[in-house]
Amino acid sequence: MSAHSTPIPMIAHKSGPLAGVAEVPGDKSISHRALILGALSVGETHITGLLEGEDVIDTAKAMRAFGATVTRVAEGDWRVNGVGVGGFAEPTQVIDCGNSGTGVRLIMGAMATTPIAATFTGDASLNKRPMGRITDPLALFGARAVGRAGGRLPLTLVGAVDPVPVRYTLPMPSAQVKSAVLLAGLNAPGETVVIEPEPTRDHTERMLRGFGAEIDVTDSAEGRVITLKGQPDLTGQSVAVPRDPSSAAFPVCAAILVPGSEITVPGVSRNPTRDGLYITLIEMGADIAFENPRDEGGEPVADLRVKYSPALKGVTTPAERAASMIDEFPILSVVAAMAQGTTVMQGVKELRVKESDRIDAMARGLEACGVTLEETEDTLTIHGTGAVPGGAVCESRLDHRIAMSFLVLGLVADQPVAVDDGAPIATSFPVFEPLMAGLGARIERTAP
Ligand SMILES: O=C(O)C1=C[C@@H](OP(=O)(O)O)[C@@H](O)[C@H](O)C1
Ligand SMILES: C=C(OP(=O)(O)O)C(=O)O
Repeated sequence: MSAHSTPIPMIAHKSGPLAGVAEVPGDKSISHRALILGALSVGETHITGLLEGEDVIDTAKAMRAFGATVTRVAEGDWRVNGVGVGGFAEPTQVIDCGNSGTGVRLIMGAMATTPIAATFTGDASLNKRPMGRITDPLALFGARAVGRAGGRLPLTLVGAVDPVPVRYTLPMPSAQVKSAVLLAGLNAPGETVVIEPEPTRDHTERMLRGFGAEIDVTDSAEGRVITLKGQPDLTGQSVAVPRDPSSAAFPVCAAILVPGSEITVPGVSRNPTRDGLYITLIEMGADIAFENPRDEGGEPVADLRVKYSPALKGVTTPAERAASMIDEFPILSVVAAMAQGTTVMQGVKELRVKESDRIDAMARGLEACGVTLEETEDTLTIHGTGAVPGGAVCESRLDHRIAMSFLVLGLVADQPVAVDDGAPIATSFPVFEPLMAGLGARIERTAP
């Protein structure tokens, strides 16, 4: 998202039944990776279903700056002609990753073992987020980061001249850190090993294998051990991006909450490392059927049929499930507020370092809407009563998921719910407004 984009105030009103087919955009995590691996391959990569959200467009621009040819053929249909592992050119301009943690962190990994320098920046949200979690392991390969105190952007990364392979245990459950280390390992000789005590989304591992890397994943007492053989020849592939389960979460939860609704969301990824929200919603009593399960492009997908679910009850989400639903806690907290009883979200401190501190952003906005809750550094507890008064303007804090969550709340709260700025929605779900309107949701822009 551009650093100075104009705020778009929005409001959502109580809506009648939602109905229809919600074709949500392509998966954001897979879209970033398809562009980056395409750029690191020899030959042409053909991507269909690419998410054309601002975060991914910023990654496409960055891949061009590192020397790849990236072309948009039609909507969602992109071609990348890569430069091969170790073939990145030194960019002549600052790489602006906008609002995207995934973009900047994976790209830093991808260039860290090539002897070039690049300077990275982002918007006001991204420039507050921690980058030491990336630059620390990249230093083990021989890369050097020079930047602001506290490991914040803007920073310059100087890639290793003679990279060495690394064995690294993740200090926090982060697919971005895991992926940065694996992408750096691509241009290091020998084996790079990442150990993740708690499993996180595995799209990088799946896709590296698909592009021709030798990668082994074994479960051990220490956790998941991922071993990558360095300096492979990656070759361009066809990648069909499945629809994003994190974006699907918004129409799905809206349909569960709005009386009389019934919607279908086709072709959504059901990768087990992304499935925590759906498991949780079913435990709460949601009516979701997973139809036509199939495999598309190496990812399991299904069509979701979702119905209004009147008897939702509070649940506890255990810490070990948090990574598989890390981006879905904001919308889960809306469902929890509308359920009967208490929902406890455990092991969620990573939410504090997302586009915003998502525990604080949800807690303050929900309180303003009349919801009772408690938070600790690592938990969020919501006392649901089956109804939310609403009637507040909530801050979205440059965070797309916070903005969309409060707008879904407005569809069922007694009084309308507004957000001060819906502009960040374009980072991950550019068609959110027409898609929700097409289902019958009353979400509007208001005069600033
Ligand atoms: O690897 C990825 O594509 C992502 C990993 C997660 O971040 P962390 O790795 O920081 O948990 C997630 O929140 C983000 O939206 C996408
Ligand atoms: C955390 C998110 O993205 P990123 O870290 O890529 O900014 C998200 O999309 O919810």
